[in-house]
Order: sequence, then structure tokens, then C-alpha cells
Amino acid sequence: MGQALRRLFDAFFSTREMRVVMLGLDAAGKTTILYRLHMGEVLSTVPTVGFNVEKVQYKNVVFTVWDVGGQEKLRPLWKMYLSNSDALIYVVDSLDRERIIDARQEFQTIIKDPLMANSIILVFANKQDLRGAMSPDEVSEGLGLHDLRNRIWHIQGTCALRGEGLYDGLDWLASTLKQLQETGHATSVAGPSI
Ligand SMILES: Nc1nc2c(ncn2[C@@H]2O[C@H](COP(=O)(O)OP(=O)(O)OP(=O)(O)O)[C@@H](O)[C@H]2O)c(=O)[nH]1
Ligand SMILES: [Mg+2]
Repeated sequence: MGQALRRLFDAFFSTREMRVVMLGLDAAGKTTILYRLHMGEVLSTVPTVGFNVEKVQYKNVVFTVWDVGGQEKLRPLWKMYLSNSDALIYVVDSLDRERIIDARQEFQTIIKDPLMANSIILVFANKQDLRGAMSPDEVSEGLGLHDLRNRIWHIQGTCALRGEGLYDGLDWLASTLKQLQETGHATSVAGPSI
């Protein structure tokens, strides 16, 4: 097969793999999102102690998504899941105005970790179905997204219960990753893997 044809073939049929770590405060909706994407269903969840990991195939990308418990006592463990991550999905409960400061603090700590230096950042402003929820703009203000320098980020309003916005987020992840890889950019930092 000629080189041009091979490239065309790869563009259409090859499968990319992407490791994603999904973090956020407790009750933001991470586990609901994971199983909505993995099974297409809303499962009833309990607070995650430890983690869940599932593969989500979308278009020609296989996302391995690590969903880590967000309770305060578990947050020091987030660091264990960061190495080799191509992307961070940070989930915010958009109704939880009181804890947006905590959400910001945890977010800023994580993205400054050297293991996340190359990772792209997708924020899900979740629970948009609830009256009084912060808009995606308010959430990005709350997290300090506009002040980030040299980071690739995107915010998406979502309702995990209805599945709204989730695939738009995956579309952004897939196309951004493709673009970066094709231009020779690293998207993750290797480290001890679990
Ligand atoms: N109204 C509404 N409720 C949601 C949405 N997404 C999740 N929830 C609810 O929020 C609660 C917490 O969801 P989980 O997915 O368990 O939250 P989590 O982020 O995994 O929490 P931890 O495991 O403790 O870190 C559950 O009752 C979900 O049904 C949403 O988009 N809208
Ligand atoms: Mg959970």
C-alpha cells in the first residue's frame, strides 16, 4: 500500500487509545457519567471508595476512563492515578455554589502536578438540569480556567442523567488528541503506573 493510501486508511480505521483520569469533588456525578458512557444507562451509585475503571469506545477512540472517589479523605490518593493520563476530565456539580472554592483548590492542585503537565483538560459542568445551577461560564470563572497559561482546556455543560453534553465532550477530547499527536506533541507524562 502506498504511503498516502496508508495514511488515509489509518485516518479512517485505526483505533487510538486514550487514558483519561476523571476527578472532582464527591457527588459531582463522576460515576454516573462513567456508566452512562460505558453502558448507556444511569445506574444508581454509592460514593466511590477507591476507583472504577471502564473502557468507553467512541468513534475510533478507546478511552480508558479512571473514575476516582472524590470524598475529602480520598483526595490525597488522586495523585496515584495521574501518570500516563492523556486527559483530565474534571467534573463539577454546578448546583454546589458553596463548594466551588473547594473544587477550584483541588483542581488547581491537580493540574499543577508534574504528571499532568501535558494533559489536556475537559471540565464537565454537570447537573445542568437543576434549577439554579451555575452556567458553564460561571463554573469556568469559579475554577479559574481563563487564568490558565499554556494549557489546552474546554468546558462543557452536561446532564449525566439524560446523557446531554457527554459525547460533545468526548468529541472534543478525540479531535484535540488527534491534532496533538499528529503534530508530534506529547499528551501524557510517564510515571509509575498502577
Ligand atoms: N440532577 C442530577 N443529578 C445527577 C447528575 N449526575 C449525577 N447526579 C446525581 O448525583 C449523585 C452523585 O453521583 P455520583 O455519580 O455517585 O457522584 P461521584 O462524583 O461519583 O461521587 P464520589 O464517588 O463520592 O466521588 C447521584 O445521586 C446521581 O444520581 C445530573 O446530571 N443531574
Ligand atoms: Mg463515584
